[in-house]
Amino acid sequence: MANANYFSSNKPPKVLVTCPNTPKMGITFLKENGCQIIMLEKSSEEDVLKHIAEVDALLLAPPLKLTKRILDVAGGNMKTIATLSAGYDHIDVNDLKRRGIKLGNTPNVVNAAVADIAVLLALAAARRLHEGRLKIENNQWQSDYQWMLGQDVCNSTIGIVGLGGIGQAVAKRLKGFEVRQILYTGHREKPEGEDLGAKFVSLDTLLRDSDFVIICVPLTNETENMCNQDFFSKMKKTAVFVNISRGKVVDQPALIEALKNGTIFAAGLDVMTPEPLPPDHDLLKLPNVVLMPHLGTATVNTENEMSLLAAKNILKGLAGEEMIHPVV
Ligand SMILES: O=C(O)[C@H](O)CO
Repeated sequence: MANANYFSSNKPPKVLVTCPNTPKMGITFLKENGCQIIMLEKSSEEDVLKHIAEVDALLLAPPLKLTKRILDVAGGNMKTIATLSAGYDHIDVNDLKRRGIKLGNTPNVVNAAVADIAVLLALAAARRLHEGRLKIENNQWQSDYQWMLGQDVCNSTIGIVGLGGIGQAVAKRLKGFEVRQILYTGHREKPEGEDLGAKFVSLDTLLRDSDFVIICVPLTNETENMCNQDFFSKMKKTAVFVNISRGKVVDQPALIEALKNGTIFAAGLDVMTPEPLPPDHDLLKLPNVVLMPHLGTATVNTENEMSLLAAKNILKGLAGEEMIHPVV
């Protein structure tokens, strides 16, 4: 992609990498392209502050937040940031705009892995995976034809909230499970929806008609707490709720209440509030919730691809070119 002469100055640009476990693929690519890497031993704001003044670019891995303090201490050369994530709710994008700093993210390469987790959670919650395991552990196994009945995916209506790259990948996968129809909602109807045979509807219609409600929207001011008591009250009692987006999209106490009192059937969550979730949290006491510790992108290939894309964004930014996936 580039070589040591790629940059206008002769000095190798310094890139601060916040996560010591950033996959090697991206780091090697940066080195091969003439960058000097400063790798933190611990991913913390304090450690970033020790180095940020001397670097030209930042490879930032959430959950570490890009704070105002970090940006205030950053030197005048630090105009390029790549986040090792598709989501960028840990970054104040408007502040970056004001400061003239470029930001790139890693969408698309995450779609398949995150969509796999959405399907996994949908099936697991519908078929009471966690509850079944608890029954075995507690010696409560009953051989009875009316025992532990779940919900079918086959012939069901799937409701996807947010038909972006991940939402589309979820739809593609669930079509293979012979669902009856796929509904989606969002800001507008999308041509990709038509290609997938999915129908654009209002949020209320989606909640009313769906057997599975799958949240695939980014966390923004608009989506924060959008899944609240009113939202759950509009879902079917037999419906399964899945969230692979961000925990803050959900009013979590309202979800817990809806799961406890049978407003909805079950939930599958890869994301929650807070993360990490304390081991004594109420969510962990509910048999009808399947939880995963934010593992949506956690496959070897996906993390490698993310690191490579983040590295490419950094090289483009340092060269004064448009990033491959620019946010600002
Ligand atoms: O946004 C993403 O890419 C994942 O959720 C990891 O933060």
